[in-house]
Amino acid sequence: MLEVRNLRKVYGEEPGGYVALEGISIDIAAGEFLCLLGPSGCGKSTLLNILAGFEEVSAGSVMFDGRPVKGADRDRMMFFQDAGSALLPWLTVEENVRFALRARRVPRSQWDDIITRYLSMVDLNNHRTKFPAELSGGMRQRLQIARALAVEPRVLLMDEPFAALDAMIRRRMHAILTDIWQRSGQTIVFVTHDIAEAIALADRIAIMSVGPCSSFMKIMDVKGARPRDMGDPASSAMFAEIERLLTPEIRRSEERLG
Ligand SMILES: Nc1ncnc2c1ncn2[C@@H]1O[C@H](COP(=O)(O)OP(=O)(O)OP(=O)(O)O)[C@@H](O)[C@H]1O
Repeated sequence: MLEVRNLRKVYGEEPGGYVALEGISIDIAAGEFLCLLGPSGCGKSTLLNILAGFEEVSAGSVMFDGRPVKGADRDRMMFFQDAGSALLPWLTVEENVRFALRARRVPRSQWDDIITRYLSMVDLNNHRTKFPAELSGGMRQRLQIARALAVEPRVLLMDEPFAALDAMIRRRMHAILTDIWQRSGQTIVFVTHDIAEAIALADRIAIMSVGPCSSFMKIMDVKGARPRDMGDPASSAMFAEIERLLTPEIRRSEERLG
């Protein structure tokens, strides 16, 4: 569905600009859950923004359904990191979802069903008439997820969406996201620097090296039924392998920062 070929991204003018990404190639299948994993500054957000169509490539190509990506479109939706910021504070829970459905031109006759279905999935059906300010941080995050998925974009792009949450709420969000993803068949590209989070969620993990000229060091299949337990041997072996790959990269990135 998404084909990335030999992508290069330079910030600033060449020569002399900063080469953020170099030689990135990957095919992302419809319905796949792909995690982009790497240390801070390796270019994960840059790659995600390119997939969204927010950033242009300097060389190489990104194709969506066989056509070059030229700017953002409604089939690929970015889910922003900052919980709550994208919710409209003057609208209730259900009105926030309705607003998104209207903006995406989902037929009005489907709104009630969709709103009930997605709010139920995130346990917010009993809070439909509350305003965002009356919800906890975790509830707001769940509302954001329900709203993003309710419009059923074919590809959902998520940039460290749960980084600010505490461990227990984050696990709950993982379960909710996995459940909705399995039911909807949507494609998800999810950025994280947390190895355990990538193993818990992904079908495949693309591990990125530190920049400049960041690229994929390895693309790994994650096996095992969900929910995955970090305590089981396959997951812990994978964790150790990824850590072995990333430790020298993190050191390099720290050296670069001085
Ligand atoms: N607009 C820009 N102009 C110049 N350099 C940029 C720009 N945006 C990002 N960069 C640089 O490109 C590199 C990759 O940045 P990016 O934000 O994609 O990394 P990241 O892996 O998402 O980092 P983090 O995990 O810290 O968010 C960094 O070195 C960053 O400083």
